[in-house]
Amino acid sequence: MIEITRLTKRYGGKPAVDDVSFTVRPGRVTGFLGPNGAGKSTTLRVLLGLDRPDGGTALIGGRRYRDLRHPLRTVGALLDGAGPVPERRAVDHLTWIAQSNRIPRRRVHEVLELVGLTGAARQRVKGYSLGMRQRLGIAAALLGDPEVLVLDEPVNGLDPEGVRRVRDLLREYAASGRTVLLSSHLMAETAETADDAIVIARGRIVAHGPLAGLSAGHGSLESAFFALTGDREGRGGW
Ligand SMILES: Nc1ncnc2c1ncn2[C@@H]1O[C@H](COP(=O)(O)OP(=O)(O)OP(=O)(O)O)[C@@H](O)[C@H]1O
Repeated sequence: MIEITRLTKRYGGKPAVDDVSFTVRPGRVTGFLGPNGAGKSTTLRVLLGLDRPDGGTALIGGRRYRDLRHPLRTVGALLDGAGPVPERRAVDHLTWIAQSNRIPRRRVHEVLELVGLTGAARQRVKGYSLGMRQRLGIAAALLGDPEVLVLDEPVNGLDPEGVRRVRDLLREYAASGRTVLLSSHLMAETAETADDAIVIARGRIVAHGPLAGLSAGHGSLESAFFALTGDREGRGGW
């Protein structure tokens, strides 16, 4: 369970996230949707203890990230920009994370298999394609077999087979009673994966609920999102 309560984060006096509250329930995939610059990454960074809020709280299983006893075994995360050392082999990268978090070595091979990288495990990361790097990031997030998964744009750079694979994985993960939150600015793609959606625009939550219900009265999911975000021309990069 993720609980965000009255969260505010300002940069240079300007609110990036403004009095945001929502909960993310276990057993479901929840999409965190909004145009570029809406405040998704800022919210996730605060949730993962990478940024301090100016107000409010962001809790994982009732605790702030920094108060978690076994962070990697509680929450697995994929965030933009947090990549492995390019010279390192994928298997060594994961083994290093596993060892520093008391995760058994066999789990490294399990997660490589889960994301379809077993055959490329001994390659250096610098030779990986964007999609392979993305899958390696997801493998790292899965290492601790965490109760909560937080993924920023997880299908970015993946080909259709990769998208399907990640989608199946996330759905299975949620079906086993875990909490899955994934951010995206691609609504159609998220609609294929998510049960619930939280829509953010200009730092404020504009809708929250089962995805199916959000398009009611709008004709299509696409027009619902443009209406909700006030971005009918798609300027925000939808
Ligand atoms: N470190 C920072 N310093 C200054 N402004 C920032 C910083 N991080 C984010 N912002 C600003 O906060 C706002 C929200 O940005 P954020 O990255 O959270 O949006 P986002 O919804 O994740 O967008 P995207 O889909 O493009 O990743 C934007 O106006 C952005 O310019």
